[in-house]
Amino acid sequence: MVSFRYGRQLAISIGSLDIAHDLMSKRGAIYSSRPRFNIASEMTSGLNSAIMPYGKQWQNQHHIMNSILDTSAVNRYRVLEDMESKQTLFDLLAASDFESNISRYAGSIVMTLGYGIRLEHISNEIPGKLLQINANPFDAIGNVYYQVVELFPFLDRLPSFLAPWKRRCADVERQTTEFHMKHLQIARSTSTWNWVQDALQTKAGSQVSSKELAYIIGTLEQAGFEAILTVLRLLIKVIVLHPHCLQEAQRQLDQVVGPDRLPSFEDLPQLPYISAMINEVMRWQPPTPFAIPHATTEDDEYMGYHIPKGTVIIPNIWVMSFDQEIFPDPHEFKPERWIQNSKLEHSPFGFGRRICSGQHLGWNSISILMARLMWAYNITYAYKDGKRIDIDPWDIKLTFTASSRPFDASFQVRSPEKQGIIKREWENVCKDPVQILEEIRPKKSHVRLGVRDWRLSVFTKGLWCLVPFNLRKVRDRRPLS
Ligand code: HEM
Repeated sequence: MVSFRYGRQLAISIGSLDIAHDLMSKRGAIYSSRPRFNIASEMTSGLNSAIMPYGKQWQNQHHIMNSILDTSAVNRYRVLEDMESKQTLFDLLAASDFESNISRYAGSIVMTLGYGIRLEHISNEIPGKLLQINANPFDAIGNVYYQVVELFPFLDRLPSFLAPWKRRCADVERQTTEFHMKHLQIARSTSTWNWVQDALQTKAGSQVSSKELAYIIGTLEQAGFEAILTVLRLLIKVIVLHPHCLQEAQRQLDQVVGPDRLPSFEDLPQLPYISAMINEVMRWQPPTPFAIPHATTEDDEYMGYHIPKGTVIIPNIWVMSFDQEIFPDPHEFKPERWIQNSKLEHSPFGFGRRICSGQHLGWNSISILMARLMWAYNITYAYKDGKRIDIDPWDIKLTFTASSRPFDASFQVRSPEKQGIIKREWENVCKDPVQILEEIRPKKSHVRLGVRDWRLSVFTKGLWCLVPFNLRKVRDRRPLS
């Protein structure tokens, strides 16, 4: 733990996984707020749940997000990931540019689920727009110029003509709101299932304003798209840099799946090397090296130290990931470490009540595409005019997140038979988003009846009377989230 001050603000950087869990998970009631992010918050109308302080509004938003991103919901999304990964394999047969294909994949998954808007072509402008609206608050959090306003909040009270950042914030806020509202209207106007429609069926979702709902789903689009894309890009980079990892993954894929069919979700538990690669890549170059800082809402005492209310807590995932004791040769990319020691732990998705809402969707979308890509393709350095195009492993853009800058790679299908399977699978899969979303729509027995059905409410209250009094007290003390 290292404490420091910037201006009058006390911050503690935590470089130990155990301490991070002790504070942010076990003492989640105190450590789950966010620091003040004036600029980023103004850019998002104060409605982006990822940077919102802990409180009723966050709990309400979190409730809506959880119901569409819990494991049972995410398992229903496999049908979409199946189709989108088949398109990506197919499109790569003809493409030299993998970046726009993985962007389309990540964007299409979140846009189809969120609004029923499928991105059929790599030329679709939505991935670019998502990157652009993400960059504004991310850059603001990481930008020194804006940090001055964060350090001296009185500056934010200056009139606009003396405070040029206010115009910028207003501009970004208008563009972001327009972007999210446009898609919200599209999602609302259809009878097909999507996240917006799902949220509107819940009590929490039906009570928020249109603008707030647009930001709840919009935040998922922004965060989900960029995180999935960043990890996929990073995996492709390490495959090129470490060809023996691809060979090992292919050895396992050939053994478990064989040459005659694509890997499926059911195969994934038998493919531990692929999980190990994903874990290792998120350890070696964490996509969010400092997670999103937390903040305390009460005074606390830990290991003899006084931690006052309002302290900024920075989970230093980067330091945790390079702990020599836990990860020997930490700078080496070694997926094997996760296989040799099945108890190895890290926390790329953050901590406690603020842990990433989209972790299951992210993991599934990444795993199935990577399993299929490595089954189908050899991925190597690209060449130009007979010369190898080198990749700098540490060429990353570090703002609030850390993402690899674009690089080249070459994809070669592993055999004519595999090429045939890729074409056949793509021809035969259902591509109609309406049909896919209808398949995803929760079946009657899954629908959360508790919402407005008074008969169910009377029934559950009746059952509640049967629970012994001392157990009821335990439930009443449980945190709200
Ligand atoms: C795939 C890799 C992903 C990684 C590595 C990742 C990482 C993280 C991290 C480190 C945090 C901060 C947690 C904390 O404050 O302790 C976070 C928050 C968040 N993530 Fe992710 N994420 C990923 C995917 C996704 C996806 C797919 C979605 C949405 C579909 C998503 C939505 C969010 C949201 C809404 C938050 C804010 C949670 C809150 O403040 O309550 N993430 N993520």
